[in-house]
Amino acid sequence: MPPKRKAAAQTAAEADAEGWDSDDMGALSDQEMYDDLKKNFSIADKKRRTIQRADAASFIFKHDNLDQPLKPDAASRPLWVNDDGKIIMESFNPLFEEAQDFLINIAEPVSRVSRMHEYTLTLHSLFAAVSVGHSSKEIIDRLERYSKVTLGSNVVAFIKKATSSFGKAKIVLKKTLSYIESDDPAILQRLLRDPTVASCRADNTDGLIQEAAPKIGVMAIPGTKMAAGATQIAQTAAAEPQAPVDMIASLREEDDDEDVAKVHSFQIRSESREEVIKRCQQIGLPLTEEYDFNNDEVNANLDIDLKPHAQIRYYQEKALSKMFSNSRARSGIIVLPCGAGKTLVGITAACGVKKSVIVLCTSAMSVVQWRSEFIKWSNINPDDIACFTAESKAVFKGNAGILITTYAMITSVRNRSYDSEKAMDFIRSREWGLLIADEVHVVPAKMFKQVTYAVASHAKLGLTATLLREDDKIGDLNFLVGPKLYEANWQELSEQGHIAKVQCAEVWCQMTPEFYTEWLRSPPSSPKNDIISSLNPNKFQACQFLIDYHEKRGDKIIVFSDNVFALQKYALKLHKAYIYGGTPQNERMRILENFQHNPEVNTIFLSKIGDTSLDLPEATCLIQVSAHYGSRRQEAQRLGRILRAKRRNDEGFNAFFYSLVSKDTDEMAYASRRQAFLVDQGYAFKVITRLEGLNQRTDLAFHTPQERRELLMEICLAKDADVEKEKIEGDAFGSRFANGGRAKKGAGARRTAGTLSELSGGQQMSYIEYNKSRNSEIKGKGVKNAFLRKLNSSTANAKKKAAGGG
Ligand SMILES: Nc1ncnc2c1ncn2[C@@H]1O[C@H](COP(=O)(O)OP(=O)(O)OP(=O)(O)O)[C@@H](O)[C@H]1O
Repeated sequence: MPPKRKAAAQTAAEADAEGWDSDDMGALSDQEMYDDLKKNFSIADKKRRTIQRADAASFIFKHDNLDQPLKPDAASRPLWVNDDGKIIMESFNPLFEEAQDFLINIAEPVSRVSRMHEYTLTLHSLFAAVSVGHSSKEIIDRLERYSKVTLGSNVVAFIKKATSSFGKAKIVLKKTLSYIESDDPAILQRLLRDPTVASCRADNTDGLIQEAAPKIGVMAIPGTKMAAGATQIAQTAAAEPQAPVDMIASLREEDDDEDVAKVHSFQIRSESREEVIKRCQQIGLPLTEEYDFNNDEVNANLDIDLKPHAQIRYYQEKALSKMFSNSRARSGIIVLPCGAGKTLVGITAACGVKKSVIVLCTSAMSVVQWRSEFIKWSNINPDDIACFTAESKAVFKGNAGILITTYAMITSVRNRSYDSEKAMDFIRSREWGLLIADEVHVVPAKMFKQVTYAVASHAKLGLTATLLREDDKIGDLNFLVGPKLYEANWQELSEQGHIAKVQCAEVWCQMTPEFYTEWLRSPPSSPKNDIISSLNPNKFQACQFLIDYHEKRGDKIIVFSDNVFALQKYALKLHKAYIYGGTPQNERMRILENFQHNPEVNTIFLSKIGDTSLDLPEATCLIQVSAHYGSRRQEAQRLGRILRAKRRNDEGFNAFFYSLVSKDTDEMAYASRRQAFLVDQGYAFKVITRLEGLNQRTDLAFHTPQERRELLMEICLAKDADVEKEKIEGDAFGSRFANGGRAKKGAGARRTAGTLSELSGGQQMSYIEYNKSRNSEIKGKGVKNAFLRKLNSSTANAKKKAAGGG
């Protein structure tokens, strides 16, 4: 391996070491729990190593039960459970839908590709299972029913052990007071023997409070117009014929499990909630958090219901049913892909609780959107909604209302204005029925902690598209917000037309000899490295070619480049508008509006500012020329930009996601890491090694060796500081994440060979004939588009002014 290549591999390995993998979540406590099962595992491990490879596939599943015979009717059962808690499920089995609905409640989805799905049982997933009402017996019985082999003793022991400790005690607020509640008094006695928990007890009595347990009936998603649960469920099922689950039956099943007659509780001091929750986690008895909103007579009711036209979709219903299943609101996280309607889920939850709600967003623009969505979907009086942002410090006037703000507004430590301080006092001084945390995965845990200190909320609902983070803090969400309540299957939603179908491709671009020589020469740590591979003229041409091709198809295209130097080079050369951290707000808005409405502006270039800080209009094609190392989160976030494409209901409509990768550079390794999450969601990346027709084009940029040398010269002469990756001022969410996420071992992207025509569905590529590119028109006639002219002239004026002023 040449030294440079070796260094590239090393950099990747370092990124691995620094990166974070979702599997690390709660590794420590998993470790503790597994301790006494370890002996058995090591025996199973040895056994596995000695197992002869009976066929090509079984060794992949590392199946510990190979010595267990298949059940006689194994073919009709959908899954295979390993003794280490791994579950492999056939998606083509007739029982698939039923088994999937069950598995999503008890296990973590690891990979859901087209024919086989992989799940794993973890402490967190079993915790979530118990918290939504599954008993240990039910989990074991149903797994046994679906499994092709008899469940191994280790996995049964793990389930029993995990479920015996989890979800046995709850933290509930009744009439604004905090109680630890359980149907088993022995659990409470055990907790009270712990000095920390005992010291947080609010009363000095020895005994426990005892009362009748709440009745668990057929669930109603409270707040919907069709309020009676069964009606609502039946109507939703009718409206969504593709809904695979018989909700009523499954809820009745939950009913059958109910054998609780009494609940016991003791009161804790409200200010010690956080401490008690933490301590209970540490001693292996984590508390679930529930809000008995129906019996909250202290906090004023909010007049809010869904409008009659609001028909929540079956997966939104399923997610919400996990939150509301025994007339209480359970805190937790709902994971839905971008564009699947998280906002409506949040609004429906607010309609359910019918108390004051605080919504936390990542940007002021989202605040405005949430407000208009509340008005669109619910009958809330607009005066009952207040927005707390840098521009508006409003609070609502009534006793109950909705306050929408940003994480930054709540956690800001800078000197607040008088109005801002007043609004914060308002927030701090009252109880909130529900806290909705939008994009909860991007909020640093420390920031979220500050939020929970400032906002006293009875229930918390986290909404996110991915539970991925490139730091080690995702596990904290379990404790700060609650367990994951529901995670949708991306492919299923795209098959059903709820989100767009996306064709993903990785385009391999050979480095030109002069660029590759320079790349090999420059030290791996140099920022020029990235620039050389991003501005590889072959990549540049591929980008230009794809833009031309997709603009002709009528697509709206976003090109992402994390590197601002490269971004500017691409955009200026191709006469396209671009936005990066330094673009003034009004210019950003103008560009985005033109992209949305102006038929002549079909492509824009964005730096990583587009990942979280911009509300991007819909695009149908995304091209990535430079990205943030191996960040799976960024990749998922960017793909999300095209999932909401409006045209998704057009027959045969596809959105496109291209990653342009310079061959034989570290971009290759990073690309495969980045894709790991999406591949696990069932997306297949086609590799395109040659774009048909590109070589015949003579009008593409950097066509001559002279032009290429000049570009390289410019890069070499640039100062290191000018080519460094963008640091976005005030980017509370992006800046923490160092060298990208680490892909699971062996979880590299699945790549298949493909052609552009295959991706687009076009048999003949009309663009082969197309040799008068729009860029050359622009080049020949100057800036044609009115918007770009305006943009250029305002930039020029600003420059003139600055020069004059200086
Ligand atoms: N049940 C529904 N019925 C009709 N339209 C819906 C429904 N749910 C969501 N939508 C629509 O789907 C679109 C996407 O919804 P929304 O913006 O809430 O998605 P999201 O999951 O928050 O996406 P992102 O993560 O990109 O913000 C919106 O136009 C919304 O109005």
